[in-house]
Amino acid sequence: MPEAGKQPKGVHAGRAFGLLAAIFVVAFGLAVLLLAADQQRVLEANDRLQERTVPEIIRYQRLARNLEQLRQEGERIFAVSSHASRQQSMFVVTLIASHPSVLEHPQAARLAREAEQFLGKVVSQSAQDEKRPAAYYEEWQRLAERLGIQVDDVSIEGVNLASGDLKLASAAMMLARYKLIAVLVLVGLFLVAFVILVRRHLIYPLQRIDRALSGLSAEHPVPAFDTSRMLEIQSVEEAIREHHALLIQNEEIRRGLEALANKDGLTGLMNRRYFMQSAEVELQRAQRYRRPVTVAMADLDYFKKLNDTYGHAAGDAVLRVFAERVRETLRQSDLVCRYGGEEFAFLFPEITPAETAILTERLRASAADNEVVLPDGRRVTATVSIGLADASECPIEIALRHADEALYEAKRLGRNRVVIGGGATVIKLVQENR
Ligand SMILES: Nc1nc2c(ncn2[C@@H]2O[C@H](COP(=O)(O)OP(=O)(O)OP(=O)(O)O)[C@@H](O)[C@H]2O)c(=O)[nH]1
Repeated sequence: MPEAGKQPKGVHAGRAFGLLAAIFVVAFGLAVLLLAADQQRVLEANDRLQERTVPEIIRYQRLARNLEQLRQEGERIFAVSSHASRQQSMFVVTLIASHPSVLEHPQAARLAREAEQFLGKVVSQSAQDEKRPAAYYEEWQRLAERLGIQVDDVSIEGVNLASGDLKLASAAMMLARYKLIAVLVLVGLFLVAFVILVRRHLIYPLQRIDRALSGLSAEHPVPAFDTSRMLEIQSVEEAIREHHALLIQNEEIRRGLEALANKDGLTGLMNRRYFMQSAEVELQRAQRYRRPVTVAMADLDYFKKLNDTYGHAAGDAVLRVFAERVRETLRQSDLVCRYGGEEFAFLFPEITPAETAILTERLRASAADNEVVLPDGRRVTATVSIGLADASECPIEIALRHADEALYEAKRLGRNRVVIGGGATVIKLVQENR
């Protein structure tokens, strides 16, 4: 969660992508409406072509055909020589000139009437003299030529009518095509932009979060995020940071508790349980590689008396000071614990009992030669007896028992000394101090 009082900067992913989707829907809807309008224009042009233009074209074609037939019948009047044949053609000419398709076109109707009157005059002349029409042929040719031009005009008018509508429809279709391409390009661009935004502001941050979560531990540094602009993602990132801080806190607490659980509260040395675990591991390693290893048991001398004389707090102080001397004397690799009461256990890897005796002798001497200043200022000397045993060939419990036997022997011999034990039998006095 963002810090209290601190206004988070960013936008809600839901709102941002909702707005984008709304813009897309509106833009796409408008484009669809525009395309629908174009399609409507094409449909209208098509309807017009079917319902009005095509019948109109047929009418023009019929008119052109009638005019052409009128011209041919006129030609026939001059071509035939009998009056009866001319009358038959004249009958056809009259029919055509009064045909509705001719009458409804004023220009054609005028020309047809003119041709009818002219041909009527020619045919009536032929009733008196069948050779007479030849005199009118030249005039007829001019009229026939005008008829031919009229036929062409009427045909062209019909074609123009159709091509106008077709042009209109094809222009609308072309426009619709351009608009469709523009819409597709727009949709494509929008989708690309949408995918880029989703990847940048949702997918990548989520992948970073996923990586951070899978590697989240107190051992790793706090996960680094390029702060996302999306508030929801920011909240998750913040929660991960807090979780990481909590992990570190917990780890510190756990280590603290573990240390406490493994340590003796008074002296700060290992406790017996932890010593036994560690010594077991160390012993196995040494025995596997056939390396020397020695254990020792140490016990402060006349400790009951010290307690009885100076008090329990004085006894505690002596235990703490002895533990401090142990720490100063031993090597890093050596193990030591407060075994119980005023008794301490040791494990010395990589050295034989004889070598260990030199090391522990230093400890014994340090205890014997240095007084302990008690909390009330009085001074006491607390000596220590130490028993050693080889641990390179037996379990830790047996080795400690041998060391304890050597310790017992050191006590028996007068205390304040180091004794190397050799199982149940061999006992070697290292140094006689009294
Ligand atoms: N002050 C103090 N005394 C303790 C502690 N633990 C054990 N003791 C005392 O240590 C004394 C051990 O006495 P004993 O086992 O008789 O041994 P000792 O008096 O040292 O005699 P030797 O070992 O034979 O030299 C007892 O009086 C215990 O009460 C402790 O944590 N603090």
